[in-house]
Amino acid sequence: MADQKPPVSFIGLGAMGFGMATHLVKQGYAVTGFDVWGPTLEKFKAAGGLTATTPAEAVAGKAFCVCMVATAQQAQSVLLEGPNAAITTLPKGAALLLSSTVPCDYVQSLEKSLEAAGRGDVLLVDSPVSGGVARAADGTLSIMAGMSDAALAVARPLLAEMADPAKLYIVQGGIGAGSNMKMVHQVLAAIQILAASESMGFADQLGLDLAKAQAAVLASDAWNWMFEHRTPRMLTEFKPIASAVNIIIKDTGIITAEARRSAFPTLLTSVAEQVYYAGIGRGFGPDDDSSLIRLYTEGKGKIGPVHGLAENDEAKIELVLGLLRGVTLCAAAEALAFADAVGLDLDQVFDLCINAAGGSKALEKFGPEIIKAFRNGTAGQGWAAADGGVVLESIAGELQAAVEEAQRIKAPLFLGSASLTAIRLALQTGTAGLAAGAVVKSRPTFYQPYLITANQICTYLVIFRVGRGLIKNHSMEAITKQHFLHHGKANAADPDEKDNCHLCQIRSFETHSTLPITIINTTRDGATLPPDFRFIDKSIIAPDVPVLEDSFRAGCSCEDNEECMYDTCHCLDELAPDSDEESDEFGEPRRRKRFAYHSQGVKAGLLRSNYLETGEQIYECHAGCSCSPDCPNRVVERGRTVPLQIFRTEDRGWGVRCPLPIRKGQFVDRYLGEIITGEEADRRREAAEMAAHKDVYLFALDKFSDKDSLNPMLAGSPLEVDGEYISGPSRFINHSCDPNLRSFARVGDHADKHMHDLGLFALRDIPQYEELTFDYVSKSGDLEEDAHDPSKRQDMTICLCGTEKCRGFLW
Ligand SMILES: C[S@@+](CC[C@H](N)C(=O)[O-])C[C@H]1O[C@@H](n2cnc3c(N)ncnc32)[C@H](O)[C@@H]1O
Repeated sequence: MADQKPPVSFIGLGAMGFGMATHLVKQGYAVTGFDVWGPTLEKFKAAGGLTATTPAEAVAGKAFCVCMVATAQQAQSVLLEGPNAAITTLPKGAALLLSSTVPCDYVQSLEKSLEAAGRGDVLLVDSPVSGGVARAADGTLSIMAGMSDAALAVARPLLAEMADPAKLYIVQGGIGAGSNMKMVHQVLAAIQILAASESMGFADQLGLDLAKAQAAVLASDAWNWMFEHRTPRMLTEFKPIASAVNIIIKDTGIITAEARRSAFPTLLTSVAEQVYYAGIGRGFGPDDDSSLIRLYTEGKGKIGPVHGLAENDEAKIELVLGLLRGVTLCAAAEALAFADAVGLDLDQVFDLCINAAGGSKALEKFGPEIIKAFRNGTAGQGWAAADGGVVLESIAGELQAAVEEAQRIKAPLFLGSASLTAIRLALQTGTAGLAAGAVVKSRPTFYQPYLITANQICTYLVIFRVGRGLIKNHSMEAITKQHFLHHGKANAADPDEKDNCHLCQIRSFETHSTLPITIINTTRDGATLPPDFRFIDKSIIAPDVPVLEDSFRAGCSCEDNEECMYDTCHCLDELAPDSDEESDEFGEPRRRKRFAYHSQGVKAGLLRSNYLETGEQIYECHAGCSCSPDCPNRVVERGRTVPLQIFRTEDRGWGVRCPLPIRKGQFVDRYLGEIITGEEADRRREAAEMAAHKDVYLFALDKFSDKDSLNPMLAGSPLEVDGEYISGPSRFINHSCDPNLRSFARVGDHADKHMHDLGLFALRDIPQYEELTFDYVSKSGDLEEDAHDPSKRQDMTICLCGTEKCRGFLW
């Protein structure tokens, strides 16, 4: 048996590594182990393993190496550093399975280091594990592995040997994706390990019998895996030590560092991390993490008599359950939102977490609706609870009761208070009946309170400086001050002034609480937005533009969103089918049509690459269709997807950027304005001092214009959108010869083709705060010719986009 299995080297024989390595020995592998701790090597020898005194000695001649050290620094040291590093003797083409929990960017950098060291032949596998010591020892771990196809072909049998067959997750995305998956799982672990201590500490402070409180939680919908596995050790003086505080604090550090790198808010994990630090400060680092209950009980009895309101055990247990329900719901939302932000497949994340140590009833119950909201692009908007579904307000109410009782008895609820804040943020719009899963809505709006606070601080500073005569000009700051001081009061401000206030205009938009538009000028030029400019959130149709009769209008009659992917959907009439004929459930023939957006997976809602490349028009389902508003073929219809900031550039007037990262293919915003006839547009061009200047704001809706069309609306001169004086934030987007956005014609009702939308989509991933740009010049040939003619050149406007591809001139 042994000679049929390849020899394996195993570096790192800590609690988990020892279990995994001895399991392989039991399965008949010749395993050579290395660890810096001598007694462990002796133990491994006694368990049938072979031992080596250096990593280089361990891996020599073995086609497989599993590395299970504790940290990225240790991995770097044993694999790459010094004369005894594994890399010096690892055979050509060997599979290297890094199973330690490390940051995604470390394992990606390891791949590069191997390349740079001339060891690109090594088949690296990014394969962190989860499941605890017992499952490591019996080969039933959850393993999340990202790697190349070549590495998968070689490493799969060994991975399968160590994993439960249903829990070996091959994560799409290559090296780094496995670590990201583990990181997201650890969001749940980090929060729920502490929540076990917090809830039992609260129970203790309430005077409950801990075994009774534990049993009530285990039988309830507040159940979570960590609670079930941590609380028994709270009743046996934190013994045996199964997982030390020092371990979870390492993983928590990886999560919060990656969150900072991705500019993602991890409210609960960050709070948990601080509590863990408080724990290690008291010397609890090497202790079992269940021992953190001591942080919650140490104050008991030290602050004189306290009086809670809960009168009996039943009422007290309800408070404990309310606390855990709120925290586990927020943990599920935080983990899934982070998974979405790092581009993981949410279905796979769900499947993994629900079956691993991150599992909870809250994730099981609310995870699917949160995932659906991300897929539809509605996660930031909130949604109503289904009939009989759990309403977020009720979870908030129970959690608030727990937080208030804890305040009365002076007991700390770190996670409970943070969760209540997250839920209150999500409920801020005041929408009644918001579904429990809609707590995820608080993720995008985390920025909002900070923005408001920052604005207020600025305002107070301005008031102070104006009061002292330090600000004299009519700057953006002074306008902000005017707005904050006078426009909030009923009847206080001159109605015209209020009507013309840009801040009042943008604050009146429905999306203001979730996707705010902000205006900022940090240059010294004191400029404000043009006073004659007005913000709108829908285009305005000029009175002389003929409006189509209702009898021409049509939408699809698809019974469900699934049907909108087939040629039976009228909205897709003008697209070619891309599959052979198939039959629906009634035997009716139909063919699949690929509409403009990805409909599922990590790219759901993003525009497909072929559209980004060709600029082809987009046909969407719309308000006149029978499919539901969350049909995946309604993206532009749902409106702007990101907050935007209009900022003053140093050299090109105002520009636009986004405080959040934008993904390739993501819809950003429409170009809005007054929709006017072609004749009116020409009249405005003539009246302008410089036609080319006016042209910048005029966009012809000519994507479907055709002089031979039978539709007079398409045969005549096209309508145009004028955004100079009335528009949305996209009117301030500057030109670049190497842009990050592109404009697309988007049609809803086919009867409206002459009045199509102009939707701006991201051509590539755009980091937060990078200026947004699109190419103003659709055909640059004439421009290049003119630039060679000195007489024309002198009247041309120089382009300041500053990119390597700059053509030199705007027009
Ligand atoms: C649609 S507006 C964009 C917003 C504008 N920056 C503002 O402050 O209102 C177009 C005008 O911005 C300026 N602009 C935009 N992109 C530019 C570029 N790449 N180089 C120079 N000027 C640019 C030009 O003055 C142009 O007429």
